[in-house]
Amino acid sequence: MTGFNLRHFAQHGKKVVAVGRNYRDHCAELNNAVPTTPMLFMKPSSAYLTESSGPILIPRGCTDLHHEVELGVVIASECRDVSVDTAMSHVGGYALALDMTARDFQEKCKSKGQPWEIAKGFDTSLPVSRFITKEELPEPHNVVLWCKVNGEDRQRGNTREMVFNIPTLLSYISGIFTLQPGDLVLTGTPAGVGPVKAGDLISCGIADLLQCQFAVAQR
Ligand SMILES: O=C([O-])CC(=O)C(=O)O
Ligand SMILES: [Mg+2]
Repeated sequence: MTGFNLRHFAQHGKKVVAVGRNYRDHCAELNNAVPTTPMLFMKPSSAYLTESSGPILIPRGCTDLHHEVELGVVIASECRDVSVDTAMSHVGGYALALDMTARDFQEKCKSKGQPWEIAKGFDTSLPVSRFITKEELPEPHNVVLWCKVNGEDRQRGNTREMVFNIPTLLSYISGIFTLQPGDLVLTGTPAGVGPVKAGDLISCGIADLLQCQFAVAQR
């Protein structure tokens, strides 16, 4: 789609629908069952962080902030009740994203049966790369996502391992939430999630197509 770029998604007012537990090896590492329908949650648009806009900030009181590297799908045109067959025509491009997660907050929420937003939606919890065009990523279901902390390998997974692929996710999500141009869908993280602390440097990438770096600091 010509003229479609980062401006259309990393801006206020666009929603972010995230998919949890979409890689079997990540479900296993956190002792979670593999879902039989996509598991959805939302992140607010205030959570966005771009590479030039400062560090990831550890929320006050959090002692276990985790990185989760994910492929983000940027929506180009309104989708509501789209079929699996037509879903990809609504994709404008992609972005690499980190679904930063306060794991200690999340565990507390889970044990109390409460929603997760404080663990997943805090300010700076959504670092994103530049916008990636569809032409740059012709095979979104066969690319390696990786994440390192201070140069040490943490995550490496191939998007072909997704439990629910992108068209299946978009069809399911658009039956619940109308997806609008600029919305972002996070497709879940592969195994290897782990803690970061103030002073760490997270680097993440898509194979050798793209890489980005985010510093971590205390809020
Ligand atoms: O917090 C979790 O484990 C769920 C999630 O976001 C993911 O699987 O990407
Ligand atoms: Mg995630």
